[in-house]
Amino acid sequence: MPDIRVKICGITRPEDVDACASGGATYLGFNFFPKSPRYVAPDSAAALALRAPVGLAKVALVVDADDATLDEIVADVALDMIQLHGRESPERVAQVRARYGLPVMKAIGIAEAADLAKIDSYAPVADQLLIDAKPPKDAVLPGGNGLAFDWRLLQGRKYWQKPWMLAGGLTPENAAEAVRLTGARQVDVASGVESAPGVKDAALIRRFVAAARGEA
Ligand SMILES: O=C(O)c1ccccc1N[C@@H]1O[C@H](COP(=O)(O)O)[C@@H](O)[C@H]1O
Repeated sequence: MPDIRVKICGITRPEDVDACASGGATYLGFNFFPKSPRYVAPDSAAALALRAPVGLAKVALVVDADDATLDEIVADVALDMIQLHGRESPERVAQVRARYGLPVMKAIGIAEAADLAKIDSYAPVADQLLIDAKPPKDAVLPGGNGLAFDWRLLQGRKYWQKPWMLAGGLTPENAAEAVRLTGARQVDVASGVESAPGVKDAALIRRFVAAARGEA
């Protein structure tokens, strides 16, 4: 099994940072979407980011954020990447990338084969692609719903112009199967490593990383 990179998204406490570091995660996600149970204010995220050891990349997740919101986040928090998880257009992805000089990962919701075309429209402008389940129509959150899509949709389409991560409903129980079926080299999880919404669990983080890497 190749080395699989793992992103743990929705870090809110110092002990979560430590659990990600000791558990072998590659990326930490800070969620700046106010409606999320995983929301952190920029000043709290700034302190959490400073706690992360070198080599653990810090990602800011935002949803249709305007420049003023992003300006504050980027000024406060030492970041390695911005994750756009809303309805941002390819033009907005390019703007954010140019304005902040940081790599941008664009989330794309997948429910059926027709949705895969969106990946091709964002690949030229994003640095990374996050292939997630499309949220239900009435969902409050555009991600973080613990919902998986049919991973077989990615079979035979493992390669895009840019590196990509698999997300959506991943857990310690299904991570190995998801990696096997899709060929993903990177995975992202939020709710699947929590004991309650917004509360990360160190043992679940450890189990998730090991399962994704085929070590469980
Ligand atoms: O986690 C959230 O609360 C969230 C809110 C708004 C947009 C995206 C969000 N999370 C992202 O969605 C994926 C999948 O989440 P889950 O594992 O299915 O719970 C997560 O990895 C985040 O990148």
